[in-house]
Amino acid sequence: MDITTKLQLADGYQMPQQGLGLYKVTDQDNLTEVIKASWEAGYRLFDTAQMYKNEAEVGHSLRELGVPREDYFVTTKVAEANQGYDQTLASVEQSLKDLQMDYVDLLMVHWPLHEQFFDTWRAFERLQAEGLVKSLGTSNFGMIHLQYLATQANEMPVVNQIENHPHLVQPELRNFLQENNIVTQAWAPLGRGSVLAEPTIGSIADKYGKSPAQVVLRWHLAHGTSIIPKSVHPQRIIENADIYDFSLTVEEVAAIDALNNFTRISQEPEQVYERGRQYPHH
Ligand SMILES: NC(=O)C1=CN([C@@H]2O[C@H](COP(=O)(O)OP(=O)(O)OC[C@H]3O[C@@H](n4cnc5c(N)ncnc54)[C@H](OP(=O)(O)O)[C@@H]3O)[C@@H](O)[C@H]2O)C=CC1
Ligand SMILES: O=C(O)C(=O)[C@@H](O)[C@H](O)C(=O)CO
Repeated sequence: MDITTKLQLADGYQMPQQGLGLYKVTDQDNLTEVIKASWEAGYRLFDTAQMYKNEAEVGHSLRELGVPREDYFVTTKVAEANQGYDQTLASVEQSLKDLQMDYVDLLMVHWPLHEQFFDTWRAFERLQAEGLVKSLGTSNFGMIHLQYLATQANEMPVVNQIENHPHLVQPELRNFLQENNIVTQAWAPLGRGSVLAEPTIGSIADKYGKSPAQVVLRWHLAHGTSIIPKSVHPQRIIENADIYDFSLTVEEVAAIDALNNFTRISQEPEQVYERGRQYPHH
């Protein structure tokens, strides 16, 4: 296993297990340099979203690499405000224009917005049939949202990107995803830095001569999770990729699991779902 390791998706495509998160990364952070550093460190998956407002810069930076399109994997996500059938089609057309790409590898519904995700999903299935999107995914969907989606979807998501770190371990949801052939992808895999001072993580890091961030990323890999840590610092980008020369014991994995305190960095998906009731129907 190394940074080129790919996970098999239920639709037949493969996805690099590790990628680079791009939330809040813009040209002001030297995006082109960030992407170049990550490419050199072996990253092949790049995670953006309509909401990040950096798709044009991300597309430009990827083209600057001068490598064939099929050598990298791009994820984008349909924003809350763009959900609904026509809005999704129009917004993805705009994303592709901004990215200057013929297709995205993975398209996600960013948040589970009540009722509207059905229409959004119908648009996803059409975009896939038209070849504009290879794989379909969800983000921030809980079990209940996926079960509800299944009542109307022809195809289920192959990836669900969820908040997941040692303070929000979500074992039930992860198990449910695994049982349903949906890859768990962790957003904020480092808890946005909030978990790095945990003494348990620090002592494991000392044992292996690794950093706390490396130990946390390795913990995700032990669970088979896909990871997209974000950094704008080349040194950290390299550090976060240098996690394939050690592994944690079962006891160490369990000790990190035990740090779960149900702390969320962002919104509770169920609240977003409920908020969807207030949107006018499209
Ligand atoms: N689907 C969704 O709803 C969401 C998706 N995401 C996606 O997930 C990605 C990752 O999540 P994100 O919220 O960015 O949080 P992460 O858990 O990836 O943490 C990023 C933070 O940790 C710092 N950091 C990175 N590497 C190290 C290191 N080795 N040592 C110490 N600090 C480090 C970064 O600082 P610095 O950059 O200064 O190095 C930054 O402040 C996002 O970029 C985005 O692509 C995120 C949120 C929600
Ligand atoms: O980064 C994302 O994809 C998000 O959805 C974020 O906006 C997330 O909701 C967040 O962390 C806000 O602080």
